[in-house]
Order: sequence, then C-alpha cells, then structure tokens
Amino acid sequence: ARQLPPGPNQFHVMSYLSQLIYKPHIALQTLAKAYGPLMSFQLGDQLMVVASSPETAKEFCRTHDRIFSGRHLPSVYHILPGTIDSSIVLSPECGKAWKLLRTIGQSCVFSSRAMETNTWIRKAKVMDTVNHLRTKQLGQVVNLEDLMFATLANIISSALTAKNLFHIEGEGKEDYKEMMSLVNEVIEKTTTFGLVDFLPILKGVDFWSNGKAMDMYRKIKLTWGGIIQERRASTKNDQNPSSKTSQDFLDIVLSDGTFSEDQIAISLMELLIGATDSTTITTVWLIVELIKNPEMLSKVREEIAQAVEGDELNESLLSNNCNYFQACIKETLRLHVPAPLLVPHRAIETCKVNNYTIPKNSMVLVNSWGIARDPKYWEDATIFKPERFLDSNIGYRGTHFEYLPFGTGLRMCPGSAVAFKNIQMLVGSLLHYFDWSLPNGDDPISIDMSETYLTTLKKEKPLLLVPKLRE
Ligand code: HEM
Repeated sequence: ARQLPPGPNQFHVMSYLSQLIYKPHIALQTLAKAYGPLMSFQLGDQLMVVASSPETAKEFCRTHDRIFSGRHLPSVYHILPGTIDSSIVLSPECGKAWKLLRTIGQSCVFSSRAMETNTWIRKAKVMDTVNHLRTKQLGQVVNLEDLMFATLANIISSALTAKNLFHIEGEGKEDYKEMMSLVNEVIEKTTTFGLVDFLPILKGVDFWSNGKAMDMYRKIKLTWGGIIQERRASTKNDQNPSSKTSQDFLDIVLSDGTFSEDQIAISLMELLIGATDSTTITTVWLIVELIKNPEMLSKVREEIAQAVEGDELNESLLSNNCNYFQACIKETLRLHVPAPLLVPHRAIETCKVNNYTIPKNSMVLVNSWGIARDPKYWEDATIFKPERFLDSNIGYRGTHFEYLPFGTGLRMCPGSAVAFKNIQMLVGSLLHYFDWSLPNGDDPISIDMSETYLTTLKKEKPLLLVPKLRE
C-alpha cells in the first residue's frame, strides 16, 4: 500500500500559510521538528515533500538523483513561447536542450579552463568599479548592493556576449537606473513562484495575466535583442570567422542553430539571473559580517595584502593563499544560505524513499537553510564563525550533505566555482582599496539584519555605505 511521509494536515497547513509563503524555510524547519526530516503535505493541489536532514537530502539528491531531477514550471513559463526548450534552471527534465545549454555554458563559463580565460574579465570589471568609487567625494553614500550587482552583471554578460550591461561610470544616471529596474523586475517576477504558484486560492490574485507575461517577455528581449542582432550581423560580415580565437556563449548558440533569437534572449537572461542574484546576496552578507567584526576584517585584509602584485589583486594568490578569507566566504554561505530551499525539484517517476512512497510529480524541497543551521551538525549554529571552516574538509561542492549552498547532484549549480572566484575578487578588492562605514557614523552593530524571501533570501534593507580610500 502507498504510504506518504508523515506531515501536517490541511488545517495545520492553513495555520502556517502566511509563514509558508513569506518565510517558508522557517515554517518548514518548525514543521520538521514535529514531523521529522522526511515530511509531506498537501498545498492546494500540489503534494509537497520536504527533506530536512543531511540523510534525507542525500536520498533525493544522490541515491535517487535522476528520479528527483525534474523541475516544476512556474505558470508564467507556460505563457511565454519557447521558454521550456531554452532553459537550464527550470527545464522540466534533464533533456536535450538542458544538456546542450549546460555543455555550452561549461565550455565558456563554468569549466576551470573557461574561468582561467575569463580571469581578465573579472579583474577588469572589478577595477572599473574600484576606479569609479575612487571618484566619489568624501562622505558620499553608495548603494553598494546595486553597485556590486552591476559589476557581477557585467562580468557574466561580458563572458557570455562580450558586452557590458551596465555603464558603471553612469551609476545613478538614467540608463543605469533603467537597466537596474528592468533586470530587477525580471528577477522579481520570474522568481516569484514556488509555493504561491500551487495554491488555487492565491491564483485568484492573478499574478500572471497574459498581459504581464508578455510585458516581461518584451523586457527580456529589450535587454538582449540588440546585442544578439549586432553579433549576428557582425558574424555575417566577418569573412574569416576562424580569425576569432575563442568563442563566447553567444557565438556558440548562434552557430549551433538550435535556438531562436528569442530563446537565446531567455537563456541569457536566465544565466544572468543565476549568476548575479545569489552572488550579490553573498557579497552583501560577507561585507556586513566583516564590518561588524573588525578583528575578522583585519585578518582578511592582512591575507589579501599578501595576494597583491604591483597594485593589483592576483587571482591565483587569492585562491591559494587566503584561507581565512575563503573560510569567511564559506561561512557566509552557511549562515546566509542564498537559496534556502534550493530550486524546487520534481519527481519524474514514483519512487520509494525510506519505505515511504513519493508519488510522481511531487514537489521536493531540500531545506538547505535549516540543515546549515541545525545544532546537531553545527556548533554555535547561528553565530558567524569562519574558523569552523579552517580545519575542516567541508567544501561547497556538494559532497557534504550538511552544507549544500549550491545543491548537489544532476541539478547542482554549475556556477559554484565561478561564484567563489567572483566573490573573492570583488569583495577582496572592495576591502583592499577602501574602508567602509555607515552613513552618519552609525555603529556597524546597528545594521539591520532582516531578510526577505523571494526564492532567494536577501537582506531586506539596501546596503548603504560610505567608502574611504585606504592609504
Ligand atoms: C553564491 C552564488 C550562488 C549560489 C548560492 C547558487 C545556488 C544555486 C542553487 C542552490 C541551485 C539549485 C540547485 C538544485 O536545484 O539542486 C542553482 C542552480 C543554478 N545556478 Fe547557481 N548559485 C550561485 C551562483 C551561480 C553562478 C555564478 C552561475 C552562473 C555562472 C549560476 C548558475 C546556475 C544555473 C544555470 C543553475 C541551474 C542548474 C540546473 O537546473 O541544471 N549560479 N544555483
């Protein structure tokens, strides 16, 4: 007989509804305390299955990895034409288009060779930002979160298409603001799914009318259309295509011919969001934790100083010699897990897990946030303590199930190493060249630590700081 994992009944779920929508990682952790690390419940017409321990996470992401490698599509994707076949993140199964896009991404962004090739891009975009900050007047307040976001967006868009999305020197000007709100709107709309999407009562709110979806589609095309067409034209005019030494993502997808221009725009947008959203969140929390802990900050700075060559940070020295700094990045990814429930998985077949039946099309959530704060696995679990990673072999590549900031298995984040390098270069440079203080000389201890959930978990209030060039 079919036996589902234990879990709350309809009434119990209803009493948690608001928390399930706005703070699902917390609600699910609370429920798991009552029902155990493998739990199920009905949410509207969707069966939800939740893994809340390293052991149960392993069942879904390792032991039965292939069966749980599906995704649910937010309703918006059913409205937008062609998106299902041009997505990595939300591709419903690990099918042909998913494989092709992951392979192309591997060759020009994710692999070690690609990261090596792209080192100069990372450095150049970070230095654009550093140089821009050098022009600030003494005491001028900077929205550092936006600036780091724009820098990370330029790094990925340059790696994908050889173009900047943001003109950094134009920070705060019309073009910059327009691009910022365009991209933010797409991020907000396309990631606002998950639990809400499966509740018939909330569907009444009509998040996603056809009109809104088409507007989003138009905006995605507005962001990338010009870049794609320009490249297509220049490739046609180029008599000798082999004269280009290395191909970027755009060269490869265009010459492959599988995807339409609109589909290419969608996959570029998706990679942009994947590469910037969680990474920005991490850089924000890392800086917050360090300015709140001056002793840690000076240790990090001492290390970074050892990785400077001439007047520039050297990426391989940063990677090889800055253990404490890396421990701080890892600890930030533990205490402030950017994707607290990973990206929801879907069972593509019915499967038995721990003697329970998990029916086909169940939505599987791994509470990576709860696991990373479980006192069973982590001492002083809610305290920022980078030292814990110094003498530990726990890495972020998905082999330690008590620490899964990037997930693990088939659907694991392909950009984990890229993220690490970007964070290291960007935050390393910002801390090396500048001192950071709060507006009005406020004490860093007073920084508001509230978080807000929108598939990713970010700092609620923007990070406003005053830079001062270090001697
Ligand atoms: C700190 C930064 C980042 C974090 C915490 C993060 C986290 C994640 C997580 C948790 C997933 C879902 C894993 C799962 O469902 O099991 C994911 C998927 C993904 N990430 Fe990241 N990520 C980060 C940076 C990046 C970067 C820099 C890129 C691109 C260069 C990227 C591209 C992707 C893509 C394409 C997927 C979809 C994979 C698939 O469904 O097959 N991410 N990421």
